[in-house]
Amino acid sequence: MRIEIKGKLNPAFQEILTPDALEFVSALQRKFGPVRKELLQKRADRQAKIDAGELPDFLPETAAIRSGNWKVAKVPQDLQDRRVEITGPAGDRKMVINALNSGAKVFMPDFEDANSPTWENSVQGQINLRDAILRSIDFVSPEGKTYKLNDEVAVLIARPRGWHLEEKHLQLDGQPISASLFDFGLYFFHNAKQLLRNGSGPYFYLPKLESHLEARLWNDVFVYAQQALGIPQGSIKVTVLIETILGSFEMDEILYELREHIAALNCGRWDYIFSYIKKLRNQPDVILPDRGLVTMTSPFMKAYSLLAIQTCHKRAAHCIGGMAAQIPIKNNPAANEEAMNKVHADKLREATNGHDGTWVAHPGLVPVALKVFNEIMPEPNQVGKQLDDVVITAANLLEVPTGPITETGLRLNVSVGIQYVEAWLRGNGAVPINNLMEDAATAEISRAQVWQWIRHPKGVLEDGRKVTVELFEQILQEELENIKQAWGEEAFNKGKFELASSLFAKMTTDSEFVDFLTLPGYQYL
Ligand SMILES: CC(=O)SCCNC(=O)CCNC(=O)[C@H](O)C(C)(C)COP(=O)(O)OP(=O)(O)OC[C@H]1O[C@@H](n2cnc3c(N)ncnc32)[C@H](O)[C@@H]1OP(=O)(O)O
Ligand SMILES: O=CC(=O)O
Ligand SMILES: [Mg+2]
Repeated sequence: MRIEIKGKLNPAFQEILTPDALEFVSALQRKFGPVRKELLQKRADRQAKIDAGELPDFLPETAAIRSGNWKVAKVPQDLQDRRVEITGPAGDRKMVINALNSGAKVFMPDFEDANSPTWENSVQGQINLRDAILRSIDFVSPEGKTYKLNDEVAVLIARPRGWHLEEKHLQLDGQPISASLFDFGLYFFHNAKQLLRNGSGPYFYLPKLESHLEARLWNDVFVYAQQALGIPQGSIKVTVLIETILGSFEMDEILYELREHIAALNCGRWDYIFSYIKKLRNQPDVILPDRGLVTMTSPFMKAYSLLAIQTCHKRAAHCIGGMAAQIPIKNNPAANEEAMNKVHADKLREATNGHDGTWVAHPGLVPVALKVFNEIMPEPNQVGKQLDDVVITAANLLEVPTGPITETGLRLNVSVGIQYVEAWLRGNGAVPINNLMEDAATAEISRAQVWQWIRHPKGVLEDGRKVTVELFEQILQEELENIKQAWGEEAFNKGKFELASSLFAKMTTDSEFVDFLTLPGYQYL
């Protein structure tokens, strides 16, 4: 077997891509790459069945697991209190330090939604995390400001990329390796022992799972990895994002597959909305209103989060809430107060419903979320709160949200989608647009909505106009012009707007729905 590095390799990168680390990652790929491919094929098969009218439902073959009396293994001490978790791209060294110092209990350095998976970001992310774990990380800004770690820092839970992605810069026998195995493998290889010495452990967030079989694959990877490095079984602890509509029908099963290695589920609301649109895109009765109208209080979202809390607590696992998209607004106190009120309301709903913690996108939001959880949750968590009276059915999970589709909503989707893809192509996977945090998951909603509105007979604006390719193309040109005005001609021309808009247009006008925008996008990174 031949391992080849196709990306840049400077001395700092060589410290991560050592022969031993590469051998470990290659062993993971050799052993688990073929199963990953089979599971991706199963995703496609499942889509074909849904398109043929077989709607998602709880699985009959796993009924015994759902009704069984079992619990997950004990959650380690440093994951008992997770009331506020901050996230951010792993490759941004300053942000990694700021997040660890933010006062949040947990920091999730992200190789997924918030990360544009350039080779530089992927390897720099590993360097940043290794240095953070060794407590040697520092940074000096171009203005000369120095950053280093406080005495007390957040617990790290790293998020590798999802099963759908590949890392083309590392090839085994001429084939790109799984990006999940690349991110997990390098982080685990370099840091697992040091994390245990630090009194913590190798902790991971697992994104975009669509079935318990995908959880089983992760579990097999963990058992092998721990054995290979001589680390006690069960040291790895994961939090699985329930962020696909299919995943929400298999929460018990996912917890069960990973029961020796799981601490929590998390409600990844943005990918969840995207997945709902994607998986049900060809159903005649499923059409969503403007993106801004689909919220955690929409019945299907409320149902899913309550089911997640109920399921987790029944199994002695934690259930973490999700990300409000608002971020602090500088230079406009009134707008800022409104944004903070929205975050407060979102966190209050989560804490009251029984979540054991929540996510924030910005250090400025840590005190807002902390205040709510400190008030509602005096104990480290509320795992003891059993939601016995909650009954959630398949129909509740699938209930179609109602509301209008407007020209403003269409324009916003086009404008935000292009601006996000443009930033992503420049290597920036998390961006503030219109004072909201945008990342790959939020941008997916925008492009999936436009695709569906064009194709679906009910994709009609509230003024009666059908959303068509022609209308989309007209709006695309107008929104590009608006962006150019806002950015100024020089900055606009320096950016990647031509490529971003052609990618966005292709994804929304092609008859085939592209599974993830990052797949066609990756060829340009
Ligand atoms: C759907 C999902 O998956 S959600 C999870 C994935 N998404 C994310 O993780 C997004 C996280 N958030 C971010 O990346 C950022 O907050 C952004 C891009 C939205 C905005 O970032 P900026 O434009 O830099 O914000 P802003 O200028 O207000 O930053 C002020 C300070 O806060 C820091 N900061 C902002 N966000 C973060 C963060 N998430 N973590 C750590 N530090 C942060 C900045 O580094 C900056 O520090 P400085 O004062 O030392 O220079
Ligand atoms: O990963 C989180 C989400 O909301 O998507
Ligand atoms: Mg997500």
